Amino acid sequence: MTGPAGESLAAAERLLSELPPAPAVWCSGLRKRYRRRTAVDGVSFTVGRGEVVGLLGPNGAGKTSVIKILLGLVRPDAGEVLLLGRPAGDPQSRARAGYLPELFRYQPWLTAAEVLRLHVRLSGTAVSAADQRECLAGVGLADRAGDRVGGFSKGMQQRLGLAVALVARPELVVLDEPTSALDPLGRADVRDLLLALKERGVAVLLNSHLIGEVERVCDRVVILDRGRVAASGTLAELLGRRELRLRLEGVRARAEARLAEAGAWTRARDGDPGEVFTVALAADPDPDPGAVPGLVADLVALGVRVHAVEPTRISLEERLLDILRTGSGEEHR
Ligand SMILES: Nc1ncnc2c1ncn2[C@@H]1O[C@H](COP(=O)(O)OP(=O)(O)OP(=O)(O)O)[C@@H](O)[C@H]1O
Repeated sequence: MTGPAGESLAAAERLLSELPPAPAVWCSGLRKRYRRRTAVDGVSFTVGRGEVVGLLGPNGAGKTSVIKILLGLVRPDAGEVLLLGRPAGDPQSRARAGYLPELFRYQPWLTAAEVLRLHVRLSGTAVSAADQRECLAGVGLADRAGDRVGGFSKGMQQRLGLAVALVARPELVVLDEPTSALDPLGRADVRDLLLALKERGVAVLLNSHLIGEVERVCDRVVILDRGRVAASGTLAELLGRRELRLRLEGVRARAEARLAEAGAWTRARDGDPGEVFTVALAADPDPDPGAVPGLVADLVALGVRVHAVEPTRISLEERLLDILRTGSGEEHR
């Protein structure tokens, strides 16, 4: 198109290309009932580009249902989904999203390499044979590429599932319980894989019951309970208060004042040697890395003998149980 109409179209396209990309996942007001059972009840959240978000919650909370709605595999009764800026189920967004289902089963008569080739064909993306081999190697199946899947252990099939999810170099990866069949070494491999994806700017939505895993790799967490978002936020927001435990000897008034500057403190006399001081540091998503060394240096300058310094924080598991038992996650919804 030429002339003024062509120019304004080009200008509009330029403007669009300068806009930040749509979030990897955006969903709002999702609802789903199975007969009389409500599985998903007004769920909204986003996964930003390059962000790793953990979906947590007890059995039956609705995590898999939400994931299936996002991927266009289940039709919601209400609500909207945009996957990489397009409606759920749109072939263009699905081709750019990798998915490892909770229940995976691959054609037992095919070899691992054939399963991968099949999924590459289905995704409509061009992935070279060398890249496919590399992908299998990345999940620890390099020497099983030519073996039939029927002879694979559950863990090996799950590794293959990961390769299927990752082979077409997706911009978003949705992993539903990716380590349920893996041994501790396999879990560590997946953790490394997730960190590598994060480094490449790939967005990840991870459903896992392994809270330690989620705590290590996720930027943000969405906690579902009975179909609703019970809490969501960054780990710093959800875990809140950090504590510093110090074993100190010779604390006098000026040192006490310095401790109070750092946060509200308590003292427990146990004489082994000195006393244990617990300082509640303020919740800060971007804490000053010099705060603790600064406090220790000042205490030493005030004549205090510092025997031990131990930063502690409530674990995600403790917080999750707290939210699920008391519903006290409201402030971060
Ligand atoms: N196809 C279905 N037909 C009927 N009910 C279903 C179906 N899929 C899910 N449900 C119900 O919806 C609710 C949520 O299930 P969902 O699988 O989404 O939970 P989940 O959080 O993924 O659980 P888990 O941690 O045990 O995998 C459950 O009560 C479940 O029984």
